[in-house]
Parts: sequence; structure tokens; C-alpha cells
Amino acid sequence: MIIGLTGSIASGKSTVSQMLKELGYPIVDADQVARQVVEPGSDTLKKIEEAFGSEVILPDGGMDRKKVGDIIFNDPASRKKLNDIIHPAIRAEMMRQRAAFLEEGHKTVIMDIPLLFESRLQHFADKILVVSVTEENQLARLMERNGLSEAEARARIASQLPMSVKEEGADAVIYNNGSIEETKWQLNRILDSWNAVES
Ligand SMILES: CC(C)(COP(=O)(O)OP(=O)(O)OC[C@H]1O[C@@H](n2cnc3c(N)ncnc32)[C@H](O)[C@@H]1O)[C@@H](O)C(=O)NCCC(=O)NCCS
Ligand SMILES: Nc1ncnc2c1ncn2[C@@H]1O[C@H](COP(=O)(O)OP(=O)(O)OP(=O)(O)O)[C@@H](O)[C@H]1O
Repeated sequence: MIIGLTGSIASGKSTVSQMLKELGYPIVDADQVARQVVEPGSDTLKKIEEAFGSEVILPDGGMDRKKVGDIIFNDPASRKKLNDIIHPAIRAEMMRQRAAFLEEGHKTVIMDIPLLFESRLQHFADKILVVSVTEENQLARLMERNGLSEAEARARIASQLPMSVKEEGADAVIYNNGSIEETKWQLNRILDSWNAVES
């Protein structure tokens, strides 16, 4: 069984993903893969440099994530340009990791994909698990975690589909507004109902 884990920015996907990891499930993490494919010297980073200029490259050859974030979260055309370059590479690497886990004999694989709905990747998953949060908690947690102003945080939230659309497309929803323990309890209940065996 492939479980697609998604949600909105700062809704708690990584928190839930960590719980799944502790339970023994193998995880393919799109945000982590997105870092892997832009390592210094990679073809993808070269294409990003061609598209956005050498000012998005740090002196050590890595991508300046802050600068790229400032550009793409404030301009839909730039966001599309980056997505068109980076998403094919992310998808290919995620497919490779998924196949490797299945080949190792894992019965369940978690695909943590923040943009599952935006990129129309629903077909990747047998079950879609959405981590939801109220807009108030989302804004507060995002500002706190990333040290962003309210305007910067709102721009990031607005760059994704509304939470309600994702909830509608989910097979199950975790409401991550209470304690971590409450979130863990919801997760366990959902995994039981899906008979999702660890590893
Ligand atoms: C723009 C970048 C450089 C910002 O890096 P930064 O370290 O600040 O953030 P990080 O990578 O941890 O992403 C945080 C969250 O931002 C959101 N986000 C990231 N990229 C996008 C995007 N293109 N569109 C909408 N939301 C996005 C996701 O919810 C993600 O979980 C980086 O997010 C990136 O390379 N994005 C393009 C790749 C991508 O689409 N990743 C999302 C998963 S496929
Ligand atoms: N139930 C909770 N109570 C309080 N804080 C929480 C809770 N769940 C998550 N957080 C905090 O909220 C922030 C966002 O959570 P997390 O990083 O898991 O979200 P995410 O969906 O993975 O974000 P992103 O899309 O940006 O990768 C983190 O600082 C996390 O510690």
C-alpha cells in the first residue's frame, strides 16, 4: 500500500512523518528529495542558474534557498518556471526510492508530498492522508518556525491550494490543532482502519 501524506505548508506533515518513521514505516520525503536534486554541480541546479541568474547560487556552489524562496513565493510565473525545472527530477528520484523500498519487501510505503494535489499526483497513492490545521494555527506556526513576517507567511500559504480542497480529496484527515499526543492518536486510528502494516 502506498500512502500519500500531504497537507499545507506548516500543517504538520513532518511531525506526522516522524511519527510514522518511529513506527517503522519507510518514507519517501519530497522536500528531502528536492534538496538532493539541486546539490552543487547537478544538472537541475545548472538549469535553475540559467533561468534565475547566478545570484541564486551561493559562494559554495549550493542553491540560495532563501533567495529562491523569496522569488517564487511572491511570483506565480517564477514559481511555475522553477516547478517546471525541478519537479521532473524530484518525481524520478521519488519513483526510484519507492521502487527500492518495495523491492526490499516493504508492504507499506509513505510518500510525503506537500504538493500532491497541486501537482495532481493523487494516482501515486492508494490512500491519501491529509494533515490539516486551522488557518490561525498555520499562520502562527509558520511565522514562528521560519521567522517570517505575517505578509511573508501569508504569501507562502497563498501559493498552495486551500486546505479545504485537500480535505475533500483525502481518504482520511488528521486535525493537527491539539496536542502532539492527540495527533498521534488520530494517526494510529487511521492506520488501524487501513490495516497498514509497518515495514
Ligand atoms: C523554494 C525553496 C528553495 C524554499 O526552500 P526552503 O528551504 O525555504 O523550504 P522547504 O524546501 O523546506 O519547503 C517548505 C515548504 O514550502 C512549500 N513549497 C516548497 N516549494 C513550493 C512550491 N514550488 N510551490 C508551493 N509550495 C512550495 C511546501 O509546503 C514545503 O513543504 C524550496 O522549497 C524548493 O526548492 N521548492 C521547489 C521544489 C518543490 O516544489 N518542493 C515541494 C515538494 S515537491
Ligand atoms: N500539534 C502541534 N502543536 C504545536 N506545534 C506543532 C504541532 N504540530 C506541529 N507543530 C509545529 O508546527 C510547525 C510546522 O509543523 P511541521 O514542520 O511538521 O509542518 P509541515 O507540514 O511539515 O511543514 P512544511 O510544509 O513547511 O514542510 C513546526 O514548528 C512544528 O514543531
